[in-house]
Amino acid sequence: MSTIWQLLEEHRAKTAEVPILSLFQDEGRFDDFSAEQDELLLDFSKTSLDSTALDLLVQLTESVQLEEKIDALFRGDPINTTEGRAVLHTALRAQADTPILLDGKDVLLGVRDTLARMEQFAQDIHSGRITAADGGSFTDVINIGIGGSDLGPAMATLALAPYHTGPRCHFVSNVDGAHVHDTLQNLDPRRTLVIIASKTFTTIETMTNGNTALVWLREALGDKATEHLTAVSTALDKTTAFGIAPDRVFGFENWVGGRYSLWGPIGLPILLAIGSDSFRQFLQGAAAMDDHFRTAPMRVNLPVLMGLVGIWHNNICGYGSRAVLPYDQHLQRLPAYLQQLDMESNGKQVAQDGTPLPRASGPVVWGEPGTNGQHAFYQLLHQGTAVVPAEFLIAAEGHSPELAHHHQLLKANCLAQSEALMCGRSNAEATVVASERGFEGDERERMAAHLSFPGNRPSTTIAYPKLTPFVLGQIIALYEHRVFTEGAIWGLNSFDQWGVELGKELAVALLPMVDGAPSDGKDGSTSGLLDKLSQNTAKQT
Ligand SMILES: O=P(O)(O)OC[C@H]1O[C@](O)(CO)[C@@H](O)[C@@H]1O
Repeated sequence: MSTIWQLLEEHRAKTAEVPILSLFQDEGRFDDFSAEQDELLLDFSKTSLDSTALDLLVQLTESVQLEEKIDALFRGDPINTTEGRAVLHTALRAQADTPILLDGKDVLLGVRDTLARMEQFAQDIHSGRITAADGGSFTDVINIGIGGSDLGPAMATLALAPYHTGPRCHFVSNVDGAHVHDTLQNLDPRRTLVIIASKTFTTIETMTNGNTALVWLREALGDKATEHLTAVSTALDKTTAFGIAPDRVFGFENWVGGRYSLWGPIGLPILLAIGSDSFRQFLQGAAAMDDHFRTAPMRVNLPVLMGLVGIWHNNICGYGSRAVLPYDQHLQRLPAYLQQLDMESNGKQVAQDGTPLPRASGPVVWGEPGTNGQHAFYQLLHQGTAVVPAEFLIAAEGHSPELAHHHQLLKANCLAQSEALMCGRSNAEATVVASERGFEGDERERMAAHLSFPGNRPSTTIAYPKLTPFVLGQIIALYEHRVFTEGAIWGLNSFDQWGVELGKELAVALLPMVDGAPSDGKDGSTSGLLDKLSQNTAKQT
């Protein structure tokens, strides 16, 4: 164990009982334990971090050479060592013309060329220059993809609803036929453009849904069905084999990981929904965060600070999950998006060199927008036996001036929750509340136990003026680099995902058994369930 980890643990042991609230006796705490970058403020003053802990955590970044690792990321070194790839999603949003060389070639040339093609395509759809097979306009777009080819575009398209100027976008991901069925049944194939989005163009869910959509288009359009198809992929041979015209295919390179891919062609639905100007602002927001991550000192670097708070909570305090709580209905898919970004990246058990990790890696990430979550799981956040660090997001202003009173309520609720988590309610205060509610004697004591809140529960808050495309770009890049920071400190590879392979292989092997082949060699539970499910199918037919 390195000395810094030991020092952090010793410091935690000494300070674990110190109430977070008492740290505010230092009047400068909010300023010292918050940081800003352009439109974003990160407040981490409502955590148990003090300056000793923060200094040690910053030393930790030095001991793992975080700065050098950040440089290697942006330089395009092959840091995804199990797949032998560079990790250059940042090139998709780079604003400067400084070449980014990979194998001697500037990747920016291809990136800019593809972006220009995507923009032209979106403009042509908006203006009606590209029409549906019958000469009418496309009013709806279905994006068929899963994982990184769905969550990012779906989350961002929804987040930027106030900026939509283009066709309505729908997203189909699940192989459950209900998803594609329920989506198609409300749409007119003559007015619908289908994007098949798959980095590999082999993912079984996407190819199954893609084929179903093609049949649906063919029934209405016959041979002209493929005129309603577009593909986004790195596998151009496979998109051609699917029958999609090359000028309707937007390619990207394998140095863009699936869960980091919404900045390029996988972001086509976002671009179609919001148009070029807003999409460029989205990229600019992310690029501004990139510059900040590369250049800001660790002590004021937002993604680094968020990563360090995560390390403190996970490894030093032993909190094994974190809740993402956007007080922003437009960010309702952010928790699901972050589950993939964070857990597929850092849910690993071995270091880059294959040796077991000496300490916990990625925590469980979950969440829901506020205020909905308040009426569901916040009970556990406030009074449960597990401590879950909460991550709030809140805008100063909403998008509907006529509903400003809603937004004031939203802000009050967001701040009330972080305050309640930190301050709690002591037994003495709870006893007063119990008296006010008419309880006396032993009953008052019993009720006070139920009405008291332990408090001292940590939270961070990301505040921004308004959820614009630029701000959304900043927020997503902030989380991406936070994941990078944590992964770099744990020494793992944040850019592969071998853990999803086994289930995929077994599903392929199980399919014939689901269709009735003998389940020889399967464990008792799996064959029992196969049996039961085939009996149930038989009853229904
Ligand atoms: O874009 P593709 O190749 O269809 O992959 C979809 C998703 O599947 C995964 O490979 C894991 O299942 C993700 O990493 C990826 O985002």
